[in-house]
Amino acid sequence: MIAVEGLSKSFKVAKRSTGLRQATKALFFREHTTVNALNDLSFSINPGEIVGYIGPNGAGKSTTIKVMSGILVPDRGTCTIMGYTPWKDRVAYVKNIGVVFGQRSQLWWDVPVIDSFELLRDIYKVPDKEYKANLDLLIETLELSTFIKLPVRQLSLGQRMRCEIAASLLHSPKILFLDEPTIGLDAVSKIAVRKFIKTINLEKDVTIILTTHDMFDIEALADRVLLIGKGKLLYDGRLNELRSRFGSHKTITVDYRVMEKPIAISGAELLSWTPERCVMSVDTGKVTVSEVITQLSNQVDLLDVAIEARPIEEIIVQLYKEYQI
Ligand SMILES: Nc1ncnc2c1ncn2[C@@H]1O[C@H](COP(=O)(O)OP(=O)(O)OP(=O)(O)O)[C@@H](O)[C@H]1O
Repeated sequence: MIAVEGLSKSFKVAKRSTGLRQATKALFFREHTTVNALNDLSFSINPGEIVGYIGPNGAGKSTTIKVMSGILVPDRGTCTIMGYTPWKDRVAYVKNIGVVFGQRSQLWWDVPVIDSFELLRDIYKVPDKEYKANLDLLIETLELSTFIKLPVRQLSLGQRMRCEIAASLLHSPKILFLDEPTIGLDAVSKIAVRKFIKTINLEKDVTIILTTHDMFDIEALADRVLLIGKGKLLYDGRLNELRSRFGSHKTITVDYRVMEKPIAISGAELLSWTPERCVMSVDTGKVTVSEVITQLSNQVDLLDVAIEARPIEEIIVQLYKEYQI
């Protein structure tokens, strides 16, 4: 459904100088540097997948989404989505995709949300019956009814984001690009948005490319993860594979009767220590949890032990470290 091959995109950025002398010089002679936002990027995505597109700040995620949605033209490479080249066949192509940029709005700020929806219906030429059915479903599932007649500027971030997602789906797209759809949302709204994304994927078979820094989004939604750094694809695989590759670490929290000196457990890294509690990270590939508990019970009077798998956030940090990005 989506085939990206050798995509490269660079930006020419003017160097900014400080000081009056340099600023005066810059009036006549401006120096530029080149930022390689995408560097020979290739991947493919099958129909019906939810793919988590992750990477640190500045990795090139938004640039990829902009190229895939036809907003940016790459310097080199090809991108074929449902048979279209996004930046060449824009008019026909955009009918098949929905795009949500969490940091930017596609709605008209001063008009009621429902008016924005109707404008979008006209732009995409959505047949009346289809528009009505989609609108009813979106109002119900995203719970828009109490604020759909308000202008966008009066909405809270969570309300606006739900409207943005609805706006991107009014024309029944087959592919949805979501760039940080849960940014700034409270816990309840995040869960509601995640649930909705999962539902449209399952029930409407919408293929979803999700860019986010929230690893709970990835964990809740994406089976497959594409990791990019410095414009290059660094990892393409199942989330579970990542877990088994880096997830051999467990965090063990131990409560014990007051103990004045820090305990030392071979094979475990002490993350924090107080006279009553310590937290340690254990690589279970090197030392088993039961060995650690035996060592602990020889040194302290144990009150409670909690063992947790390494959170996905830490696994991703480890991955970023491994790839030096
Ligand atoms: N219009 C532009 N002009 C100049 N440089 C740009 C432009 N857009 C992006 N860049 C640069 O390209 C690189 C990739 O940016 P991009 O926005 O794609 O990263 P990102 O992975 O989405 O980052 P973030 O997680 O911070 O949103 C960055 O170094 C950025 O400064």
